[in-house]
Amino acid sequence: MTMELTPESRLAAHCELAQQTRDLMDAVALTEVKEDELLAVTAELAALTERLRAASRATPLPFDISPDGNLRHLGNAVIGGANPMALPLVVEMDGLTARAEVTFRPLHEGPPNGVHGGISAMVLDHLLGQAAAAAGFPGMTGTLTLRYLRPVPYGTPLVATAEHTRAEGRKSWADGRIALPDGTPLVEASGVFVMPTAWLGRHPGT
Ligand SMILES: CCCCCCCCCCCC(=O)SCCNC(=O)CCNC(=O)[C@H](O)C(C)(C)COP(=O)(O)OP(=O)(O)OC[C@H]1O[C@@H](n2cnc3c(N)ncnc32)[C@H](O)[C@@H]1OP(=O)(O)O
Repeated sequence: MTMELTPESRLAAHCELAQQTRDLMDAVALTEVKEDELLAVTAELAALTERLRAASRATPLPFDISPDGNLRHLGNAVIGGANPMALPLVVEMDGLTARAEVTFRPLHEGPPNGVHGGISAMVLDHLLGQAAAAAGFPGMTGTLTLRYLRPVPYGTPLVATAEHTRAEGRKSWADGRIALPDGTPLVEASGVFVMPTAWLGRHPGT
């Protein structure tokens, strides 16, 4: 049997590699195998790393348009399927609102048995930014304010939401939160997004 080789099938293979790498990272964070096994696995991984470095890019995969016509960013640290650091978050847009279901993993531990506050901030930064962009005000995060209300658990399905609230010139504002499925908020965020001067003229209304 001949495998069909297309740019999309290669990207799919890259995403599978990233997912396998996530599984590996989870296993590394939790392993209890003996030292000789740790050393053996480390040596195998070093060899695999060299195989991947045989042909390398300077930067992760950029924005592109997927076959279904949507903008995607496979190299992104939060949503990028080809980036092993990404959860990856799958964001649903509904008008000016962004929503994503998220289950953090032990790998994301900050305080004992809880998610690191910086990981929560990263997710909310992205979600607020995506809500602002959906409203027609894409920008760089200028200020992000977090209120950590309750510890964020891992291994539990949670819901992250954000909405664009207003805009003024190059600045736009968005609010968001990570909550339990029953709506109990765990972390709340407010952000100011500023469209850099260099982006002016590239977006409608600028
Ligand atoms: C798949 C699809 C996904 C698509 C959606 C993707 C979503 C991605 C979301 C993740 C986004 C990120 O992580 S971005 C990465 C983290 N952020 C950064 O690296 C930003 C680094 N900082 C910068 O590049 C710059 O400082 C900027 C762009 C923020 C501002 O520079 P500037 O453009 O020269 O700003 P400047 O002229 O001085 O000011 C313009 C106006 O903004 C205000 N302003 C300036 N800086 C700030 C600030 N930090 N916080 C608040 N407000 C500020 C000023 O008071 C002024 O208001 P007034 O006088 O007009 O009233």
